[in-house]
Amino acid sequence: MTIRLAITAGEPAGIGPDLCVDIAQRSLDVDVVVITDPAVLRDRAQTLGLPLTLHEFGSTDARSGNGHLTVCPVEVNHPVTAGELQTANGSFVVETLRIAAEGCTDGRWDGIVTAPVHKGVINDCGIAFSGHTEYFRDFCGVEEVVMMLATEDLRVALVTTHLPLKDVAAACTADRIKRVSRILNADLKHFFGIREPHILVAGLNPHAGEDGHLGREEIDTIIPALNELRAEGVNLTGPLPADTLFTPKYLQNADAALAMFHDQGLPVLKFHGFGRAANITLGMPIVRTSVDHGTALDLAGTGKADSGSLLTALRVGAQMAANRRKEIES
Ligand SMILES: NC(=O)c1ccc[n+]([C@@H]2O[C@H](COP(=O)([O-])OP(=O)(O)OC[C@H]3O[C@@H](n4cnc5c(N)ncnc54)[C@H](O)[C@@H]3O)[C@@H](O)[C@H]2O)c1
Ligand SMILES: N[C@H](C(=O)O)[C@H](O)COP(=O)(O)O
Repeated sequence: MTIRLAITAGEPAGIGPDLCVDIAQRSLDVDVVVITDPAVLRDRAQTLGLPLTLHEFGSTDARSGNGHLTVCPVEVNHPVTAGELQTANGSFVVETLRIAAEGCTDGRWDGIVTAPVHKGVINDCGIAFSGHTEYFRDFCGVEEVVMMLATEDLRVALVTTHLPLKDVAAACTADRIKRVSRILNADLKHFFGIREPHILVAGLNPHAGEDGHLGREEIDTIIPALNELRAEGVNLTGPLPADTLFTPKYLQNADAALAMFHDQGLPVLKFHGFGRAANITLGMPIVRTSVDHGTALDLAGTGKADSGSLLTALRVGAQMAANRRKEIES
């Protein structure tokens, strides 16, 4: 089964183009199409001193790997210098995401792997944007998706994603906790072949609220939601105090941890496996994975960017796309 994945090269001044040039030097197990401006890739390859032959997507000699890259061309709005953001290119970046999603729905490719974007510059150019996760959720017209970051041996999913901390408690509603848990449970089965996933759920407050003395969200919202989910057959443990949830005693018998907010779960995951994790969006009709890091403007064009996470995202994306294809064909 040949799987084709589209890679969006992300913010052109960041390390996304460097990573695309780096993976083009390798022998790849999947068919890859990079969506970006070919001139950006050519310039970055030259800066890095790496060989690169580009082919337009759809041309007869199109291929990727061993010094070649297939490109779906989109022109930048402003010339690019590595490490220097240009507000005018914010809309270019979003256009590459739109093309990637469209190509998934019309069958040009089987999934999307995203290199990092700069959320600030996209907003500065006048487009409200809080992340790929929310962008693809809205593109697909689904109410809820789940952000999960995963290494070989740790998966961390989030109830809320890119929200100011002051808004988190109100966003952790029983409905959202139930929707997210159901998606996580279902997609751990579908995409990762786990027959009965065991999910550890963190509390929101220190020590999971200390019986209501350090916050009532566990008693009023989280525990009732988890009880309803258990009655549906979802195998959950929690709410556990987040500070000790990520210890071997709990993790050894679990398939995923569900954190209530971004910086409750992701620092643990990134401490454990930064550079070898994939960011996966669950709950969508299209397959999308991503890197575990940002634009690293300080490293663009230096040759110091590590492509480990992009390679992980490609491997996981290919596995998910293959499972999705089998499911559709059966
Ligand atoms: N997938 C994504 O699109 C994504 C993910 C995270 C952050 N971001 C965005 O990226 C921008 C910058 O974010 P940040 O500074 O918080 O995080 P960052 O990941 O860009 O940088 C954090 C640190 O990690 C280093 N680093 C990052 N990637 C690396 C790699 N591949 N190899 C070696 N070192 C690497 C950087 O040099 C820096 O020291 C923000 O706009 C943020 O929203 C995007
Ligand atoms: N939350 C992600 C991380 O910390 O790695 C990152 O911001 C990217 O999120 P999106 O995939 O939604 O852009």
